[in-house]
Amino acid sequence: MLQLKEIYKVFNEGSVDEKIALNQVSLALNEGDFVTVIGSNGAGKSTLLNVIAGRIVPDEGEILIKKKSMHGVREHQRAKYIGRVFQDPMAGTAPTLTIEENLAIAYSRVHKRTLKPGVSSKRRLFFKEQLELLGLGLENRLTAKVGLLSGGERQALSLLMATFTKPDILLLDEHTAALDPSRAELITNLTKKLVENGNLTTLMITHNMQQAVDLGNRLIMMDKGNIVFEAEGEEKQGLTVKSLLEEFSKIKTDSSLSDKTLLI
Ligand SMILES: Nc1ncnc2c1ncn2[C@@H]1O[C@H](COP(=O)(O)OP(=O)(O)OP(=O)(O)O)[C@@H](O)[C@H]1O
Repeated sequence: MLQLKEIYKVFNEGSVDEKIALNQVSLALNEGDFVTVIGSNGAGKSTLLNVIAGRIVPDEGEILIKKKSMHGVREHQRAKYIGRVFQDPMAGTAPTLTIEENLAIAYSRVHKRTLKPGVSSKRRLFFKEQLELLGLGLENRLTAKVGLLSGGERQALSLLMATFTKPDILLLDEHTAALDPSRAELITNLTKKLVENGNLTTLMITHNMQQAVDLGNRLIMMDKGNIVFEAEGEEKQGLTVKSLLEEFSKIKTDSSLSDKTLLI
């Protein structure tokens, strides 16, 4: 479904601030793979998601989605293949528009736009059914402005908007990190449900090691622009927070890094 071939990205090349964010990273995801991505600050995790989304153009390497090269395909053109949720609950939705208007925009990114204004009753019913999956009662607030929703509700809506069109790739960039623990747990559970229901091919960055262990069928650990540890299948299922920290300490050569850089 997704192939990254020797992706290389350097920032500020030739200056004192030079940073190799991705150092010949290769990764292949099959349909339905759910990969949790962990690593210390500055390891290259967000850059990895940004090159897949087309927000950052790699210096070298190739990205293929469903065997189609993404070379020259810009971020807005990739939106029909990719759903994305950011850390900031404010980032994924338009606050001055209503819940159904936000859903309609997400829907039109993938499906043909209709010339009819507003939301048809058939489409409204579909939106209501989708909102019911969240279990937050938002299906009864279709015409409420999104700016009035709580952070957790907004993030749930962002997650729904990123997934209900069944994108080929779902990118989750620390999407529970800005929420209080109970809301974070709600969004974590919803993520599991929506990804499993849609069999979505997913990459999820998290600093929460328990979440990285609990979710997904694969895990990658990044450090200094490289994938330094990978687990899948039974090995992934057998991982614990303790064993991950042990893996991390094996690759950790920089004494300034502590386990806290991986943990919330
Ligand atoms: N636009 C940019 N300009 C210059 N340097 C950048 C830019 N984006 C990222 N970097 C640098 O590239 C490296 C990788 O950054 P990236 O944001 O991918 O790390 P990360 O693993 O997501 O970190 P964190 O967990 O702190 O969010 C870092 O050293 C960062 O400072």
